[in-house]
Amino acid sequence: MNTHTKVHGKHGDFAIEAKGLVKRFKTGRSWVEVLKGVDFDARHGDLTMVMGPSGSGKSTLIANLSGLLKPEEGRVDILDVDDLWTYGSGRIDKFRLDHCGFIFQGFNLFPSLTALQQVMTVLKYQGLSSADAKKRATTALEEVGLGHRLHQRPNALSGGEKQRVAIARALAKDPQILFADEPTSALDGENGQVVIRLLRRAATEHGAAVICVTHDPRLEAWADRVIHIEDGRILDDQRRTPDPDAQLASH
Ligand SMILES: Nc1ncnc2c1ncn2[C@@H]1O[C@H](COP(=O)(O)OP(=O)(O)OP(=O)(O)O)[C@@H](O)[C@H]1O
Repeated sequence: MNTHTKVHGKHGDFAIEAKGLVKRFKTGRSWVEVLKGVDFDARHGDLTMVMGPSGSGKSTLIANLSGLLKPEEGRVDILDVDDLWTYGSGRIDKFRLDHCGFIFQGFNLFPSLTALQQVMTVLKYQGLSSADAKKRATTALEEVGLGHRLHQRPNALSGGEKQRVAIARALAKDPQILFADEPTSALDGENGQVVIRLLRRAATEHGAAVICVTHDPRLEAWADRVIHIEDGRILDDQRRTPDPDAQLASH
């Protein structure tokens, strides 16, 4: 696929610019404020890491940014869309399908589909013919090193292989934004390293804005930027130089 040939949207290098996000949940009779006025942005080509303790609001932030969960206050400008949350749910779903990839801790694969079918399904939803979807899906699976596992179902795949299928599925449509929520937490060091390297590559080679939520400080080595969030507020936001050859596997 192309290297950095993406035409960025009207926000230039910024794939996402969000301002003043407030998210509250009702628990019993009271409201808990989980995001307390968060400003967030992410650039194309960057691997942006969002770190923070359990319950600090990381997943909620991703859900607010990606159109999965509506914030009570604030706005999200994303790619060419100004103020995503003024869109109806159908348009938001379509936007997500067309432009965003998702990778979660639990892989979220369909038990009855082979690796190839998992990836093809998304492409067919996007309107590709079966033949084109098959070609693209095969390439995506080959890119993550699963060319020899195309016809296996999830129960015949290891955890690391399952996560690579999920990554192939997310990358096959060449998304401009890739959201990953704890993508390595169910994996050992070696498989975690494969996954973080693939995310690094999605940013560097495909120009995607990769936003990766994690607990694991070892993943910082691959990041262009590390944002710390605690108790619904951003505490720290630092740019750094990634090391694509960093080692994760513990010996
Ligand atoms: N649907 C919900 N209803 C009520 N409270 C919720 C809901 N979703 C999340 N919360 C609460 O919001 C807070 C932040 O949750 P969130 O999942 O965003 O944190 P996180 O930083 O991603 O945590 P973890 O690292 O454990 O996944 C938590 O206290 C959680 O219990």
